[in-house]
Amino acid sequence: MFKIFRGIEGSVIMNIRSLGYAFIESKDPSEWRVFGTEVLGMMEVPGVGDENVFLKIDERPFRFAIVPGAENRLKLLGLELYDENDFVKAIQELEASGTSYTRGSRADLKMRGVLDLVRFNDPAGNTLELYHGADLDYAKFISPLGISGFETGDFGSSGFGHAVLPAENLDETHTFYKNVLGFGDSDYMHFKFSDDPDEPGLALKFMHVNNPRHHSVALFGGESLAGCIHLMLEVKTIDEVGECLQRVIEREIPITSTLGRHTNDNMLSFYMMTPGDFPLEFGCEGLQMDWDNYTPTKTTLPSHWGHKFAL
Ligand SMILES: Cc1ccc(O)c(O)c1CC[C@@H]1C(=O)CC[C@]2(C)C(=O)CC[C@@H]12
Ligand SMILES: [Fe+2]
Repeated sequence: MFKIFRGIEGSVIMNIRSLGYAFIESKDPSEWRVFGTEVLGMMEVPGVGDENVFLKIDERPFRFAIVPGAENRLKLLGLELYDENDFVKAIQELEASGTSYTRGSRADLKMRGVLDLVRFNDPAGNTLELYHGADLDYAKFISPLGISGFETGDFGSSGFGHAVLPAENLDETHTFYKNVLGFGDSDYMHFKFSDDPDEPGLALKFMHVNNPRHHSVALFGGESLAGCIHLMLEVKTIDEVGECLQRVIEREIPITSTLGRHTNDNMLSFYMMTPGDFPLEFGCEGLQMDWDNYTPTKTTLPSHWGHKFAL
């Protein structure tokens, strides 16, 4: 499975391999310690700095980093590049597109365990990092709740899951992900709730990178106060989804969508509110795609069954 996406005029553009990590800002990171380990079954690892909470779900040192701050919100997403050559090319692409970026500091690199990174905002204002050379510490993932494992591909190659980000300027932001970041289209959804031609409806652009996951990032044409429509984690069995749902019910954590099965990626999932004040989708059985034999689709139905959203 190796493919380089081609952007406008056939130019070879960025080779993003996966959605590697999320940084979450929290008024009280210890809320995430309890939520991450006791509800989701993630494993806490010693972080850099006393107040940070680092959570692990596979052989990567961490996937979620919760750092103290004035707000509860998604702070940034880390996108993994293949190697240093691709990192250098990626910076050239950012410069060619007129995107201003900052280099990761020594402390940034140390905290994340990566060789190098740059940070920038997408046209909707979502903060992203492009990095390469992630540490693989081989420390075994041992779930405190006995979860058999999260679905992240061999050596974590397909990333922690997916993120749906807000983009009020949906078309501009989508063009940036495609033509600058080199994402490929997976699927498009647009729901209207009336016949009024002025009604904007809900639009979603699902996009993939260089791994079999149906989408690593989707853009939602609306706003989010917490900077995130949702993050998604995938486990290996339906029982582990059901058992998590049971823990959520017992703790009276708000369920933002009931259990259901999505059409486009076949994910069986439910959504719960997190201490980040954005929802998290917890699911299984997501499709593994063969992008060489795929044509982007426009799906007219979000779910085969279930997924009653409490928005
Ligand atoms: C439709 C869909 C397919 C695959 C996914 O992984 C997935 O998260 C979704 C749902 C996305 C979307 C959402 O997160 C916010 C609330 C939305 C806009 C709806 O009200 C329907 C689709 C939902
Ligand atoms: Fe999702």
